[in-house]
Order: sequence, then C-alpha cells, then structure tokens
Amino acid sequence: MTIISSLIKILSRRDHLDYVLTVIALSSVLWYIWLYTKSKRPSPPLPPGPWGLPIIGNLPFLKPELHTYFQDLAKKHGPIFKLWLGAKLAIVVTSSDVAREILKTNDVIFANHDVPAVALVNMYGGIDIAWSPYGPRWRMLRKLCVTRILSNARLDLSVDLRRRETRRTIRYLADQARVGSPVNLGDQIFVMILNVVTQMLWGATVEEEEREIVGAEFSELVRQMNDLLVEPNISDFFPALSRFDLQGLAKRMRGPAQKVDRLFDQIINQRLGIDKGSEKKGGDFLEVLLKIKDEEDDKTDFTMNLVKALLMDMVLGGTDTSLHVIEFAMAELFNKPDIMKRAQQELDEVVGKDKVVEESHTTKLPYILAIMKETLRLHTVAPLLVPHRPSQTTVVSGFTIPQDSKVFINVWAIHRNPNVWENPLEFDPDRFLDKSYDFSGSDLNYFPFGSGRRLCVGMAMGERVVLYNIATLLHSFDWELPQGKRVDIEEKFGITLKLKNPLVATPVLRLSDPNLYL
Ligand code: HEM
Repeated sequence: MTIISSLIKILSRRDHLDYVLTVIALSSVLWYIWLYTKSKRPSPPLPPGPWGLPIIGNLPFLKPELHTYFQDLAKKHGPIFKLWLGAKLAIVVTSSDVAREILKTNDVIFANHDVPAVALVNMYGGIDIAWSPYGPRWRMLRKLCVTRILSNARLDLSVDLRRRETRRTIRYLADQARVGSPVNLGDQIFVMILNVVTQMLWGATVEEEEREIVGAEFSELVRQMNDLLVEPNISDFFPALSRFDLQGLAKRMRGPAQKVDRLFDQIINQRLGIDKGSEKKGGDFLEVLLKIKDEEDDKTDFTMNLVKALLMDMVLGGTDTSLHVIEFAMAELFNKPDIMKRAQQELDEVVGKDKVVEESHTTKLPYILAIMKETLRLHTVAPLLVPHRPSQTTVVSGFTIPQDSKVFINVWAIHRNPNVWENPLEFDPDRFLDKSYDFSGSDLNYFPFGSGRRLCVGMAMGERVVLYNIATLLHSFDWELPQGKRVDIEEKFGITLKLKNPLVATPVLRLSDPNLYL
C-alpha cells in the first residue's frame, strides 16, 4: 500500500512525471532493440536442399527409386539435406557420422517413427510396436517381444514349425528337379517364408488341411496392404487434409484390413477352443501372446486388438524382409558360381551330403553368414530404415532439424560408401569373414537392422530364417540358369527393396539319397 501511494505521489508532481515517462520510453526502445537483435541472431539454418515449387515443394521431382534418387541428391547437397514433400519437411541423411548423431547421440529425441496415414487403418490405430510412439507402452511391448516372443529361447522351441515349411518347399523343388523343370524361385521363396512366419505365429493352432487356404488368403491380403502402404498419399504430405482421405487410400485399406481382422478372430477363437477343450500342444506365438494378454490385461490394458496388431507387425515386418534377402543372395550366387561352390563346400564339410541342414548347423557356417551380411550390405532390404520423427527441434551437424519432420536415413547408400568399402559395388562375402561387422547397429557404417532404440525387434528370427533357408537351398540343389544367361540383379524400391525381375532357375538334385528330399 505504501509503495502504491508513494508512486501516486511521485507521478502527481509534474517534474517527476517527465522523468518517469522518459525512463519508460527509453527502456521500451532498449527492450525492442534487444528483441530485434535476438530474433536476428543466427539460429542454425535448415539443411540445404534442391529448390521446390510453392505449396507442393519437391513432390513433382521425386523419382520412384527413392534410394538412388536420394543418393544422387546427396552428391550435390551433402550428407544431410532437406526436401519439402508438400507441407512435410523431409530430412535425408547419407553419412555414418550424421546417422550416429541421430541414432546414437540424440536417439531418444529421434526414437519415434513417422506413421503413414494408411498404417493407422491396418494397424489398429497404430498401437503396435512399429508405429507406437516412444514411451511406456512401446517399452512394455518391446520388452515382451524381446524376452518372451522373439527371444532365442522361444525361437528354439519353434524350430520344428520352421523346419516343416522349409522341408515342404524342398520336396516341391525336388519334384521339379526330377523332371528338369525351371522354377520361379522368387515365388517359391515367398510362399516358403510366408508359411514359415505364419507357422510360427499360429502354426500349432490352425489345422493342417486349413493351413493352405488360410496361407493363400493371407498372402494375397498382405500383398494388397503392402501395395497401399507404398502409394504416395496426399494425407501424408498435407497432414491437415488427412481426415478427407482425398485419394481414398485409407478407405481402400479398410477392405484387406477387415478381412485380416476376421481371419485373426477365426484363428484366435480356434486357439481359445483348443485351450479349453483338448490336449493339443501349442508352442506358437499366438499361444504366448494370449498368455501375456491374460497376465497383463488388468495392469496394462492389453486388449485383443493389441494381440492382433502384434501378429500383424510380425507378418509385415518378418516376411518381405527375410524373403528378399534370400532372393538377392541366391541371385548373386547364380551369377557367381565360384562363391556358390565355396558355400556348398562349407556345407558339405559341416553338414555332410548324407544329412539335411538343420538350424543348429547355422552357427558353424561362417561363409554362409558372410553371404547374408554381404547381401544385406549391397541390397539393404530396408534401404531408408523406417523413417524416424524427432519429438523436439534439434541441431544436428550444425543444422536445425525441426520437430515432427520425416527423417530418412539412407543406409543403402552408406553401405556403398567407397571410402569405407573397397569396390563397393562388388558382391564379395570375404569382406565379412574377419567378423568386424555384426548386426547390432553399433557401427554406423553397417546397420541393415537399424541402430539404437528402434533396432529391428525380429533380428534374431530374421537371422535364423535367412541363414537356414539359404543353407538348405544351396545344400539340396545345384542351380542351372537358362543357357548362357545371367541374372539381371536390378533393384525395385518399396517398403522393402526387392528384385525387379523374376528369378528363374532349374534345381538339380545334389544329395545322393532320395530320402533326404522327403
Ligand atoms: C532379414 C530380416 C530383417 C531385416 C533386414 C529387418 C530390418 C528392420 C529395420 C531396418 C527396421 C527399422 C529400424 C529403424 O527404424 O531404425 C526394423 C524394424 C522392425 N522389424 Fe525388422 N527386419 C527383419 C526381420 C524382422 C522379423 C523376422 C520381424 C518379426 C518377426 C521383424 C519385425 C520388426 C518390427 C516389429 C520392427 C519395428 C521395431 C520398433 O519400431 O521398435 N523384422 N526391421
């Protein structure tokens, strides 16, 4: 009260009033000068990048093969550059140093994935692992997957489920070999891997005779969903418009998503019936997931939709990746008979020609492992990882990366850096024999499964499935190409990188005992 009354007193005297007004005016001017210089103080700029058009930015100039297009742009604009994809700012990283700053130094900030609008439709609103934001729920799901579903101990329990499907394909290929018929190996590998993955998910649940029908229906639905996921979508470029679904992609996704959901319901009901009614043995992922659901339901809201979203993650994350690695590896070996021979020699020494390959052999096959690593280097099947999304604005390599931008890490191009890899375009498994590179993502010159918090959760399963199946295909057969032909190893960009042309070859039996093909 005394302060206010003395102020009134001061202001009521004319000479003091002039003085006070001058002070206020001066301080205001100084305040504005300070604000102005502060706003002009150079905060780190956005990364450089090619010019774009108003509103649509660089969208009209994108090329379908994004990984090679980005590699070319990096030569001009440097290891970190920007593109405007409509209203969305994309940042593209093409060096291991910058990738390290993002995936190691600032990995918590960059631990979200950028979720495509249509993925919300087939992934139950994005509650699964791949699309969940980094936070307690993602951590809980990840821990459950790593410790209880995709752990080595759990994978050991499902060896027979995987073996059964691989042997079934070998039987079919042996029949073709006996009549000298060429096969579309890509198609065979696709069916084999889809069956291997779905076997592990619910193989002990679905009856033998139903399995083929469920498998065929499922593979068609997976293909439709993958096609929709890679279509350029206005909803992603202008998120404010996503609720209008201008191209109708979300609506189109609803069809296959609902069908898969019904298939899941059918399979889950079958499993619940089995548990109640019979003594039938389980061992598949579905059984574990339902057990976890029972335990976690009260604590963490582990709904049936979450069970289905996790099944979907494993089908979509585990099928295309593994099958394309096997396909690229076989294509490379068809063109390099000396490498194929060396691999077969290793198999003959470790397995012998009088037995079939078992998963347990794969830890003793360093050359086959080197073939897998080299395939993942040269034909990195997730060439741009899954785009990451920073949760806050961050400075990386002297540039500002705004919150919520879409960060592509061009690991495909990093794997072909001539300063790190000698003759980078050459397929040469020998470079991995010294074991200096593994799949853990600790070295940012080689990280085909990603690195940091979002490292692939199915890595152990991917490694087993790929090694076992490459080894089995090479051990069981020699492969003949049509006279004088070489395989055209052209890549096609998509959610996963795949071989552009069909992989056709004729299998020739290698093992003398016909019983080994039964
Ligand atoms: C050779 C086979 C595979 C390769 C090369 C591969 C590669 C990758 C890559 C690069 C990522 C993204 C990493 C990132 O965003 O930084 C990823 C994530 C993921 N992968 Fe794989 N993967 C393979 C097999 C599998 C398998 C077999 C499964 C499941 C059964 C699987 C499930 C997932 C899931 C759920 C994620 C998301 C993880 C998260 O967001 O936390 N992957 N994978």
